[in-house]
Amino acid sequence: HSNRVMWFQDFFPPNMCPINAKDDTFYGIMFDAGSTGTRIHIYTFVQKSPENLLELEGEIFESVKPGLSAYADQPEKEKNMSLRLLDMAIDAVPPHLWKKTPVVLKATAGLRLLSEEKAQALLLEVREVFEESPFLVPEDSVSIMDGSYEGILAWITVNFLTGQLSGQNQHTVGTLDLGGASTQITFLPQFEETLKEAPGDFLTSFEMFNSTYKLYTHSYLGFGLKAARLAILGALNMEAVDGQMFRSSCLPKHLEAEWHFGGVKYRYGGNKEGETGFKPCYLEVLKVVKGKLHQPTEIRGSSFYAFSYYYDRAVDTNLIDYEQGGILEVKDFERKAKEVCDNMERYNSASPFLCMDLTYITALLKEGFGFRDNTLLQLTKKVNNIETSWTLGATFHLLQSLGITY
Ligand SMILES: O=c1[nH]cnc2c1ncn2[C@@H]1O[C@H](COP(=O)(O)OP(=O)(O)O)[C@@H](O)[C@H]1O
Ligand SMILES: [Ca+2]
Repeated sequence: HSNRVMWFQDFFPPNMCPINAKDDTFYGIMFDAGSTGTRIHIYTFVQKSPENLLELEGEIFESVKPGLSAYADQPEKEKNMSLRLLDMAIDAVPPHLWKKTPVVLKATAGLRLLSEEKAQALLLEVREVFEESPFLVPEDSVSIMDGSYEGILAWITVNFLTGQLSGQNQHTVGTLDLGGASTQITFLPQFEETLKEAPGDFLTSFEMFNSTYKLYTHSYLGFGLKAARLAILGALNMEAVDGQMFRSSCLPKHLEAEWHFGGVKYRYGGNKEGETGFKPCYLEVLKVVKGKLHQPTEIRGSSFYAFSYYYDRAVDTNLIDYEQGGILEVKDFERKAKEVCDNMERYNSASPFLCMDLTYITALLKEGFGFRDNTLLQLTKKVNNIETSWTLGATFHLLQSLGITY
């Protein structure tokens, strides 16, 4: 609790304390119901005049695990979780602004993978919590987000935070998001060829800050890191086959364990008798990746911002610093994958999936999207202390649609 207060004071020096907030200060509350966890982002903005881009003053962030989809069979148990997160917003937003502060939850791949009926039951629980809160609850405030929006909104966030959406010389940067259940690629095409060769539903026009952006974006459902583990094990979409053991050359030879994902329990283990290591693992992973994704030629030569599990696994293997992030080449992931997979006994204190995860990331980048070995990836968790998450772009979009900002 005290942490929260301290954090707040950094952002609001006494003369700008939110309690004395001027009229041009407002808040937006965005829930991200991801496949592995639910997070709340409470943003504070100032807009000084219609000509100026919205100024972001700060963000309060909290998360809980597991994700919403883990409550698929007992939706009523979900309530505690959204109530707990919403309490943060009650503390953070000054009471006189509660009624003007919108609260929205958008669910991503975890819920997209559930049956319609189970997903709707979960969303209904959250809607009830929102309706009972003192905040502004817009129509359709709790929903499953379309995959193309997930990519676009993350792209808006990153390019806003790096200052690429204001002024004349806009050099926008593409974004790569690797979630638990889905993965997104988004960029602003520079080549006519990209517009021609892209499948129709990979191009979306989007209006933001008085500009229209025609973006290339796609969300690949089932290609998030955790879904990919199941696919590699051959266990994806296999509802709790009792006691069945899924084996892989990407796992430590003598490993046998259980894993829960999306409310289902899986048993998995290493190739006790057969091969293990990078080579056989890469072949196994290729089966899941090769020929499954569209490869826009234009991206081969460009650099991308990458976050979520790209970031987490790079941190786990000391490729980058947790606080600083860093710039990597695609081949750095391959080098690490080889190192970990060919020495699994040396990494046995880390996650048993480390080899599989790094190999998947390598194959996804190279064989999936078609990046070159020397393609640069800018790994970032935060820009100017704000999380690089689609939630900021979604909040801009929300405020714009409610007429709260210009
Ligand atoms: O606010 C955030 N900032 C940065 N990374 C986040 C944030 N929220 C979640 N992540 C990252 O997202 C990944 C998990 O994906 P998620 O649970 O959102 O699955 P999904 O996107 O497939 O639904 C993890 O790498 C986690 O660290
Ligand atoms: Ca996500």
